[in-house]
Amino acid sequence: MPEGSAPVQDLPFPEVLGVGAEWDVAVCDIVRAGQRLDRHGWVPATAGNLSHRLRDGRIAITRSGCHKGFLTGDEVIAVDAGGAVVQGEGRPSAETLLHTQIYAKFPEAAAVLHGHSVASTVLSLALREDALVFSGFELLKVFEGQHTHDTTLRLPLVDNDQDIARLCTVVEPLLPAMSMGYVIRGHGVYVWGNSMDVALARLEGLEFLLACKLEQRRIPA
Ligand SMILES: CSC[C@@H](O)[C@@H](O)C(=O)COP(=O)(O)O
Ligand SMILES: [Zn+2]
Repeated sequence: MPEGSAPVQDLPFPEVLGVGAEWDVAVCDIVRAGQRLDRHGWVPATAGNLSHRLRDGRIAITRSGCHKGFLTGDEVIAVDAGGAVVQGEGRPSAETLLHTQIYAKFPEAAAVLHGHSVASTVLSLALREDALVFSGFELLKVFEGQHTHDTTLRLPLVDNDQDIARLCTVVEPLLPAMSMGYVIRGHGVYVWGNSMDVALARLEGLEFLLACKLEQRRIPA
């Protein structure tokens, strides 16, 4: 090993990073996550938005209206905890307030992901209930504090609204009890985690479970 370098696994990542480097890592995480969501088909056209909270409280979030599978660094903008732009060009996601709301409620949340999958869209439009209930799935263990399939988790369904501030008031009282994220009816899912990798794992777990529900409606037990 060259003099002065340390094995990557010994670095106390990300605490060693300066503010600038932390921003670069956040942007990189968002770009890679956008590509991954796109590969799954969860961010068609310009749908979806992604964010990452930095240690100084700034939130790196995708610019409104761009394709999340082809993000470039300048399509990530910094906003403060109230959603006001503090760095970058253009308008942040139209749904920025749904991200800042999650960060305000969950101090440990470091990444928020929003996608528009076929399963979340179709199922939420087909159901009148205010939640989807999941029991007996092994993949429930992807959610925090779950160690067995032998459990029941609830995924709230909220009605869609183009007025995001008003939508926030509907979501707000539901947040403390949320264990999986939530679905906006006919629109898509919101999930979060204490790192981008955890948020991605939750999104993949949730989408798998939604796809199972959809399949179960075609092939009842
Ligand atoms: C392609 S329409 C989707 C939008 O209305 C919205 O729901 C969405 O997810 C993306 O909005 P954006 O402002 O780009 O973050
Ligand atoms: Zn959306």
